Amino acid sequence: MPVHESSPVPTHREKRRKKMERNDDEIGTENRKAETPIVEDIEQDSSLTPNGGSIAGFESLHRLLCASLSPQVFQEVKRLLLGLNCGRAVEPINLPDPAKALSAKHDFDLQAFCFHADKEVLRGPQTVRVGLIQNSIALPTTAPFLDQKRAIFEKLRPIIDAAGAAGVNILCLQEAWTMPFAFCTREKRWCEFAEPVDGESTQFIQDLARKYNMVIISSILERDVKHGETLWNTAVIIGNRGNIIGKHRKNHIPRVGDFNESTYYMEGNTGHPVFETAYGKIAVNICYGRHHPLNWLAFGLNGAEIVFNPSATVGELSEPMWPIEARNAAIANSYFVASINRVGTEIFPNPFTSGDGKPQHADFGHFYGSSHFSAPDSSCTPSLSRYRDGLIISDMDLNLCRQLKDKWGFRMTARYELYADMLSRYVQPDFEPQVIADPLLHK
Ligand SMILES: NC(=O)NCCC(=O)O
Repeated sequence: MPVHESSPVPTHREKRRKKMERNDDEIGTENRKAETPIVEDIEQDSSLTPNGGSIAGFESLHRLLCASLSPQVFQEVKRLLLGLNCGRAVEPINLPDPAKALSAKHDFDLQAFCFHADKEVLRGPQTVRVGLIQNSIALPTTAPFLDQKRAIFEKLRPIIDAAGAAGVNILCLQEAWTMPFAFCTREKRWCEFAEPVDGESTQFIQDLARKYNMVIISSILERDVKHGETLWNTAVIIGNRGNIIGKHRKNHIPRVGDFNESTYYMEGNTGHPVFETAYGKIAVNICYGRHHPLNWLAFGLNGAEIVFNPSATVGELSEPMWPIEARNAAIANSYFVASINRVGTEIFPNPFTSGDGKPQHADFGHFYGSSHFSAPDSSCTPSLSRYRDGLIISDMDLNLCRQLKDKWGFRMTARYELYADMLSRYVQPDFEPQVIADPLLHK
């Protein structure tokens, strides 16, 4: 949305624009486009419909608030919405020019931040640079499958190059990044996108991991050839030397809305592995697993310092939950959470229904991006765009995890033996809920 020419007397719109420019460094983006429209104008501009994926014409809630509030009010809102890290707002950081140039050339959102930890006497900082990529598909879902997949590879390459140029140590891609999220359709032909753990996509990523000395988490539709060619929703963990460290299979498969994934693959059988990498102990909680606090807990009990949540989810279903669940998991488990969601609306050749009485339709709805980081001290970064491809980067001092354990003592004050007892009783067929009824209730 172009910003219109100015007149000698500043209009309300120009005042707003000036305020946005003043606040620009708050946004922490290196590539803000001259797009941002003014809230009051939106009702008059029918091109700014929610279908474009914007929030009242803005790329993210953060940008909307930054442009709409006075700087003082915005500071206060930000303090409450994003929290404080070591007593200060989470800071944007500058990135090397080659990374910025790639974002400008290939038109993806690029933002970068830093989480600090307190200085310790006996331990040096353990700072790692982490990156998350969100993207839309590259070709229509009607294109030949191989073309679709290869076009996504080529779309991602410059974004991964930007992560490499920015010195990212650990990078995570979105859930099932090699394909459209076609599981809504229930059509089995999409199974053709499945690949073995050491297949074509992994090889593509291995080269880049080696090139940039980067750990990369690659979430794919897996075909397990040795076990009867079964399918899984799997994150492959590729080490910074290009080696395959291991894999994790999605534990919880959604049965909600159009998320008909249970037609394609079963609940994972890999437990809650933590991967000890050159840059820290990491785990992957794939998409719908984020609704299960015990799933988050298990990764924490195994010692994760960063848990990645590669996702594919749509606004109508889950957007209000998105920032809350991630942040809560980071707080409750004293680790960092890295949340990634794809962007765009994917339209499929054949309409489908999902047994909910709604008319047949050919798309899932809008995947709302909004990838971001949450820290164990309850601070979090602003989110990437709601509708553009993007790379969000954050430095994080992993010492913060133990510092928060020491401060809040959640690990010590948890009553694991009580929970274990409760759960072991709950899974028995003859389980009786512990309910003490008021004897006067029915008198
Ligand atoms: N991919 C996936 O598990 N989506 C489920 C929807 C949600 O959890 O928001």
